[in-house]
Amino acid sequence: MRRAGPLTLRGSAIPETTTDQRLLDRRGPTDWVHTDPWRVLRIQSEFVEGFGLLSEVGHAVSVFGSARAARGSERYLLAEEVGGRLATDGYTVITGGGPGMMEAANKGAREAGGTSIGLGIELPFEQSVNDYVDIGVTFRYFFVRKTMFVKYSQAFVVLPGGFGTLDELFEAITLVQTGKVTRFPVILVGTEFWGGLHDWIVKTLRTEGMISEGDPDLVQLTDDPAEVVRIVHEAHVNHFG
Ligand SMILES: C/C(=C\CNc1ncnc2c1ncn2[C@@H]1O[C@H](COP(=O)(O)O)[C@@H](O)[C@H]1O)CO
Repeated sequence: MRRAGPLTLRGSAIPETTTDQRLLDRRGPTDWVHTDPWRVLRIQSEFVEGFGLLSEVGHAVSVFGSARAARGSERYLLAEEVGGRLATDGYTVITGGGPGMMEAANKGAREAGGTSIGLGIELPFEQSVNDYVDIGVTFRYFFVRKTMFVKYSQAFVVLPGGFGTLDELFEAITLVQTGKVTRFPVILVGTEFWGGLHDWIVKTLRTEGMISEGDPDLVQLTDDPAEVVRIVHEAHVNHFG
């Protein structure tokens, strides 16, 4: 008689090898590691790692912005101040873990004594999370990483940026617009940078009936890092009491 996990096998039903033996013997074709069912398992493991790492993080805010801002530039310093003020107010700061404004926001959070998180993404070129990330994870799949930003933040702060930042901004407001997520603040920092986009949203998207009357109000604009924290805080108090 052989027990194999929950199974009981007797007589000719008993295989010549054990389950462990079959697992440990390295043989057979390997092309299955490039198949979709295998990828599904890897995707699952990214969710498990992400949830495991982030589920005990306290109230957090995601900060997005250009990967290209130079250290010490005005925009880098703005991101650093935003990260610092959020951390001082008790919020964990989550960024994409990359260079530029992501690094600056992580730096601000770390130096203010807060928790600094970076959710990195595997890219075609070598890159690790920036040096100011205290808790970091690097994802293979963009959509898994995006779930983490949304699931674990109370607000999105969007600094000036390019396609990556725009993608994050529009994903957030689409989720709020379609009721796929409980409403949370989406704050655009930099009235000169974002003003043109906001005007286009109002004058073209709304006027042409592509969005609802109130949809432009899904985002708020400011230049002031203190105002960012005030907006986050106010939404937090309204939501959690
Ligand atoms: C382009 C360079 C590095 C890219 N490295 C990135 N690492 C992590 N996250 C990134 C990176 N690039 C984009 N992101 C995400 O998009 C936003 C910034 O993109 P943008 O196009 O620069 O606006 C950012 O919030 C990230 O989440 C070379 O230095």
